[in-house]
Amino acid sequence: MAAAACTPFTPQISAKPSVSRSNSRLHGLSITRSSHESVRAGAGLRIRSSLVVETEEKKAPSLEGFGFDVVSEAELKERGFMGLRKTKVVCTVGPACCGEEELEGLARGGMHVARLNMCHNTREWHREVIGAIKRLNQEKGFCIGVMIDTEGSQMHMVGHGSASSIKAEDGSVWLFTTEKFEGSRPFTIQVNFEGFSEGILVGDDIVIDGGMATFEVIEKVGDDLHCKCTDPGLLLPRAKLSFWRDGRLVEMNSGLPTLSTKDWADIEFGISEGVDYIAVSFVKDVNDITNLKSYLSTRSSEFIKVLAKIESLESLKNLEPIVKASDGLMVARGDLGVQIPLEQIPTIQQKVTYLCRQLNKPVIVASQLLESMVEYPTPTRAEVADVSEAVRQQADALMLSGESAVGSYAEKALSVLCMASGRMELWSREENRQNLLFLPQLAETLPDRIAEQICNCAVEMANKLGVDAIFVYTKHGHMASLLSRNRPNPPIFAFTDNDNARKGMNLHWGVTPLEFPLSDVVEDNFKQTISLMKNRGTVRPGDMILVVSDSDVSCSSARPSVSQSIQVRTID
Ligand SMILES: Nc1ncnc2c1ncn2[C@@H]1O[C@H](COP(=O)(O)OP(=O)(O)O)[C@@H](O)[C@H]1O
Ligand SMILES: C=C(OP(=O)(O)O)C(=O)O
Ligand SMILES: [K+]
Ligand SMILES: [Mg+2]
Repeated sequence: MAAAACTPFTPQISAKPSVSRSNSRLHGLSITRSSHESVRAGAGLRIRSSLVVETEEKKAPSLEGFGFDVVSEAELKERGFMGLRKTKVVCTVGPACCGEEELEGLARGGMHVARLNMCHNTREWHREVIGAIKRLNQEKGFCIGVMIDTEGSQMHMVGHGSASSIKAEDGSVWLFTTEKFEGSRPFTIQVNFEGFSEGILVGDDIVIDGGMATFEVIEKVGDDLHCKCTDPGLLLPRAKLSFWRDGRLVEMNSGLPTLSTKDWADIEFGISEGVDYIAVSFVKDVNDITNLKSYLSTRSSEFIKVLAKIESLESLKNLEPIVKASDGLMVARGDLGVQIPLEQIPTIQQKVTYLCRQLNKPVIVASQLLESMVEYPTPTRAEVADVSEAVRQQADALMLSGESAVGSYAEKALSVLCMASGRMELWSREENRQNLLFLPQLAETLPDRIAEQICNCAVEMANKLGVDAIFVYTKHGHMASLLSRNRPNPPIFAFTDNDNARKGMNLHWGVTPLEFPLSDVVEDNFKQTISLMKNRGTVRPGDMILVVSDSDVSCSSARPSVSQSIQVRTID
């Protein structure tokens, strides 16, 4: 559907909905003219080019159970297939946007996933926010995924005696200690874990929040450190610390587990609240992910997606196994910038983003994308360039942190993300700038290899034929992710009857997940979805759709064959 040629569409279907969910075969649909060409090409691949004319439907299919989220539907009607945004958006919910009205504003503005950072606020507050988001989904037709982000264990200040930031002046001498004290003691900083100074030598540097201020260790007294400020700056109440020696990070074995007792309690809370994603902070190695995934299985919650946050040197060292074990990644640039020199972040971001795409895992680029918008209603030019670069790298998703959680311009920041990403996506397509990333074969078994090749070929066909959209019928979202991995020009509409799979596809680049009662018969699925979409004015005659399916038992019932197929259908 070309946006420019958008004329009001009058649905030909006027009767009342009448299709039961248990049998999604479309009753009363008469196809007055259709021509098919079938070609068998290789194991299980059936390419069928079809022209289907659908008129005089006697009964309209039920709209019940057909979930087109209101935002994608509105976007599609307004801007056409190619106007649908591909890059997903995660917004951190905090005090500035936790009211129902503000959350709805973000939902309408295009938030795909709401993130709750368990570092902050009370369980009751988190429960209320999750409740509000679920209500928006159920009552107002949104499809927002919910992510919790664990607190994790990290070396940081417990306090320095002031509720806000204080300035460390050049040459001032401070005591870093784990001794607990109430109130304020001048020039004394409490650190959160015992043994923080183990292995630290006189002459080492303490860098605060990745460079806000720097101290040099001048004396060690027991476990306490006396340090002189060598680079003055601001100390926030919970500022993060890192030790450096000869220009290199001193790796500390804090002995603290990746998931603390509190994190496990938060995970339990997430399971009971029905969250869709758990982002694990400060992942060290693959076991952190596999342990959590096994635990989720024992709790019958394996559908919750586990995301690994790449924000430490250790996670970078164990990157590939971590990516393979996770359901997705976050390039958590905030803490990463505490552990590695800032100038290395752009290359690490690109490396992680490309690796995730190769291994077919969605990746979120996070932190400080529009940091100045926490305070100002307009971004800096550099921030817009940073957002655009992440979009050019075709990351699956971008994330707002403080901009939405505590900023005064949450909706505006979201609209800047959407506009900047839409612009870069369009430019990349027009200029054919999508870099052709080598995509290694992932699948091992024959059926999986077939699915993978079907998706690779489908996207090549879709691009070369210039189809308007790709439809995929998918139980668990796997085929949709394989299509997305190829970053097609047209949007991917992924129909599924599984709500967890639908929410799980929220982070995949270019995928619009829709709820739909799947039939085993591809033809029925296609006819019914087309009919439903026509009914809502979201597809129109002349649209060319590439249809991918991984189940088709439409052959003789005596010899049912399950196969994957690609078809190209033109709507008349
Ligand atoms: N649920 C919350 N309640 C209060 N403040 C929050 C909440 N979530 C986020 N914030 C605030 O927004 C800022 C940015 O959020 P985020 O990036 O998630 O956290 P952090 O800065 O701790 O890594 C936080 O520093 C904190 O001030
Ligand atoms: C996203 C990040 O994690 P958090 O906000 O939880 O510190 C980050 O460090 O960039
Ligand atoms: K966190
Ligand atoms: Mg972090």
